[in-house]
Amino acid sequence: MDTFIYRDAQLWAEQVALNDVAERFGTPTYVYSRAHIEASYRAYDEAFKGAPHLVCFAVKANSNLGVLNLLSRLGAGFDIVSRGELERVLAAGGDPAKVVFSGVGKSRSDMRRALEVGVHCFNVESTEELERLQQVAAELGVQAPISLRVNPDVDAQTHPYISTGLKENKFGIDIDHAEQVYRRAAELPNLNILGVDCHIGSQLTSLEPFLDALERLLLLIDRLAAAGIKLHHLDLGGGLGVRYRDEQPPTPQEYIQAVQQRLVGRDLALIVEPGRSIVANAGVLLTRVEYLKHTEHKDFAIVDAAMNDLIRPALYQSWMDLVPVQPRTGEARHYDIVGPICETGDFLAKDRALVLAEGDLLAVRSAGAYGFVMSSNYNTRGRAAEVMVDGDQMHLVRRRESLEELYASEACLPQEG
Ligand SMILES: Cc1ncc(COP(=O)(O)O)c(C=O)c1O
Ligand SMILES: N[C@@H](CCCC[NH3+])C(=O)O
Repeated sequence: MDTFIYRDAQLWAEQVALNDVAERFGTPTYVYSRAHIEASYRAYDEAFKGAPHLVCFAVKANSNLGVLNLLSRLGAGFDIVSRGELERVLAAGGDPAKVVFSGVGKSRSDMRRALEVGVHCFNVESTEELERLQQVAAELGVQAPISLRVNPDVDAQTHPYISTGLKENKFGIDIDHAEQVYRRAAELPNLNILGVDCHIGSQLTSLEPFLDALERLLLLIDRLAAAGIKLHHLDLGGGLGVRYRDEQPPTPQEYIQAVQQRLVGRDLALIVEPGRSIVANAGVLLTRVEYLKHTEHKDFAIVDAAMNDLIRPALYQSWMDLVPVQPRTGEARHYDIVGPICETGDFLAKDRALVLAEGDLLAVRSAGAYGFVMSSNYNTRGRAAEVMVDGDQMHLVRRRESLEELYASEACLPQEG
């Protein structure tokens, strides 16, 4: 098995051998499939069956310029949470008029830049942000398009760190106060109310929490209509889960259909902000075994990727599938797959039955989302390379960070005397 490895075999379309990628670009390296990203995006786009919509890819899931450029050429919009993400979208050829700007901490300069380039909508997360946006828009003499991100108090039934729609979370405006905040927004001369938004969490594996949140938003939309505030779009955020192990999340088509059924008869465009479900299973992290270390208690495979490259197992105790690129025959041992970083939390997988030898190439599956983007330079390790495979071609979409780059922007103290 030396070809590209995916979770969803039906989307498999690439013919590049992972061994060749590792040979050419070294390890650790993230490898993405163009065909898979395209198919996942189209699954969303086509699910709307021509109804007014915008699929805004959540840039935080994978912000590689090659990935963003591919998506923008397919017609995607983008959900951003920082000025940096906005600049990436622009550099990748994305259309600012299809950008929604989320996030609880937008600075004045974030706002100015987004207004200058003309984003589609600001997802406003507090009354304080609303007032600040009014000021900044007035200074520029423009109208800021807005929706309010409401917090519907719905349990997304996911890991607490990635659950965002509960009252105790920092996100959005309490749905019980939303009407009042909309009334205030309607009074502000430089704000243009477009819609309503929510995002209740990530890696959701059932439809119920989405539909629950939707019902609550529809009640709010009706109350606002009665108060003379008409909304044009409904943004349900991202959050649809993927299969890492044996989860069976709904498909984008099932999800969109279920939502559309509840919107029948309403004149509302639908926006979604999927991240993980477009890129997670389009990527693997390639890593090589440096050492096999056998102790009395455990067998360790020490590999050249670490928690700085992929933090999901350490941070959320996430189970990530991990497979040898060229499986061996023989008696399996139960390995903890660990990196070179000086932390006990530095592991990619635990207790996996594998037949391994030093130098073997491993692929961590489902690593296309929240992989490279969450990487760091901890232990002064350069960041991994990123490669996009396309049919029988491989393109380096980010080169490996050199060791010189790691300290190039720092300075020693001046010498005394
Ligand atoms: C506001 C917002 N939109 C979209 C997303 C994308 O979520 P996911 O990758 O789960 O689809 C997130 C992250 O959870 C988010 O915070
Ligand atoms: N980083 C998280 C997802 C965060 C979602 C951000 N709103 C993960 O790897 O699962």
